[in-house]
Amino acid sequence: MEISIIGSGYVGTTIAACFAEVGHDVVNVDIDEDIVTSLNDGEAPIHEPGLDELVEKHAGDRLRATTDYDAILETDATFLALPTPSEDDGHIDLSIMEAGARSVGRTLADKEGYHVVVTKSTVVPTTTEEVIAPILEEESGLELGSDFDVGMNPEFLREGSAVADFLDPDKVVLGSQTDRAATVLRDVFDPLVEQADSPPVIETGVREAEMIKYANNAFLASKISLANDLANICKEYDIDSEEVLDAVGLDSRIGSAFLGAGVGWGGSCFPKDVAAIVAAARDVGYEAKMLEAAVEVNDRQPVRMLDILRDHVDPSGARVAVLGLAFKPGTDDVRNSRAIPLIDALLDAGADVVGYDPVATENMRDHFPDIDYADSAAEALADADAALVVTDWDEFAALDDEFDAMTDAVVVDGRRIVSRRDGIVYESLV
Ligand SMILES: NC(=O)C1=CN([C@@H]2O[C@H](COP(=O)(O)OP(=O)(O)OC[C@H]3O[C@@H](n4cnc5c(N)ncnc54)[C@H](O)[C@@H]3O)[C@@H](O)[C@H]2O)C=CC1
Ligand SMILES: O=C(O)[C@H]1O[C@H](OP(=O)(O)OP(=O)(O)OC[C@H]2O[C@@H](n3ccc(=O)[nH]c3=O)[C@H](O)[C@@H]2O)[C@H](O)[C@@H](O)[C@@H]1O
Repeated sequence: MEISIIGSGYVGTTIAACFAEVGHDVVNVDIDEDIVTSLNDGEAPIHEPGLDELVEKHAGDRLRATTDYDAILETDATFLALPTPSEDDGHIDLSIMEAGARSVGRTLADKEGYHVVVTKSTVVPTTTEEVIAPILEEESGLELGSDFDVGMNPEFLREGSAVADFLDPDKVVLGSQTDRAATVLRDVFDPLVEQADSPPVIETGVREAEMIKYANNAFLASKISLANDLANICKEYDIDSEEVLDAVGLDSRIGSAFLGAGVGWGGSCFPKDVAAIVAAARDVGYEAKMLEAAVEVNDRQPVRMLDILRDHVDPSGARVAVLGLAFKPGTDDVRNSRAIPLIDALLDAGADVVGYDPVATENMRDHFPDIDYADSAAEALADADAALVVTDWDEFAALDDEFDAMTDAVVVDGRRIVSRRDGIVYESLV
């Protein structure tokens, strides 16, 4: 099939390369010339394991990129993989999606034959039918339901394992309003489903597909917050939370994934998506209490971490090493990293902060240009009065003698990865 994808970021590039891998002809449309050039040169514009190889293999053949929206005219279906950030009050900001839909609509005015426009981005329920579809109709002059249809195909990949997640999904969700659109979506995904050992395919409505994505992310974020709430109780009783959560996770109704207690969830999606569905629910008259509590628990974890630090060290004037700046290991992404509220609070308290991360230092420099950055964990720890472990990078689990170079070896571990031993004042957050 001929597929066009609007937006070549984490999702757009990954799905383009993977669709090419399963046999489709794919064109990526992006407004960023550098991204387009990079893709056409066979280089992935983002770092994801396995992506470089796929882009190199298919670029110039089944995969190409352009800034010209006219490319979608030669395709059967267009996927919108554009950002859906948060407004200050948590509501979804649809301005980029609306601009993309306008450009697609204007282009489709010249389309001969049927076309399906599929929302890949995470959008609150009814967005595709009530925002995207009317823009497409207005700009193209075409009729929804006869000349073209809309669909919704939520994405569940994770940063750091995007290619593997997309090619071997737990499920595929195809939302459509008409049989004709459902058939096109099925044709797009059939080759992938076949090679992925037939994961469940959920054929559903458009707004149901939109809601499944939020329910998925809200559930995972809440599961972590619940683990954190329980782990905080364990801490007060001096009970080992890891033992408790490991045992709880063995119940097949619960499962051990995303029960990792610690300093909480960050990243480009959980925080914005939970905020967006809470705000959307409020707009339709529902107060999503559980999800609000999940956010509250998450916001409190960094505060608890500093309270524990204060039990041992007065942060004012103290040199504090922050180990881990990325929102999770395996990425240089610092968006909504838990290190951000921690560093903010440390600076407010008058601490002298030194940050270290194996790969995310340069990105964090944009947020905090004035703190010190070390080239290694050992350098960050040297002469520090305390260390906060924020990201669960494997290399932090291997630290040992490096703690001896600290002025006071006070270690507050937000991810439970450092080994306790004599000579370290070790405190786990949970
Ligand atoms: N990053 C992730 O791991 C996941 C993201 N999602 C969702 O997918 C959507 C896209 O997210 P990302 O890929 O992370 O975004 P991103 O920010 O990495 O990439 C977006 C791309 O769109 C391009 N763009 C912006 N305006 C454009 C326009 N008018 N026309 C053409 N291109 C334009 C940008 O230049 C950029 O390359 C969001 O709704 C996100 O919530 C869903 C699952 C996983
Ligand atoms: O919608 C999205 O964009 C994506 O959001 C998450 O993926 P991602 O943000 O890449 O990262 P995760 O691996 O889910 O981690 C998110 C945060 O939760 C934290 N986490 C994760 C697991 C855990 O047990 N404990 C925990 O604190 C991580 O440290 C990290 O800060 C979801 O896992 C994906 O399914 C989804 O597609």
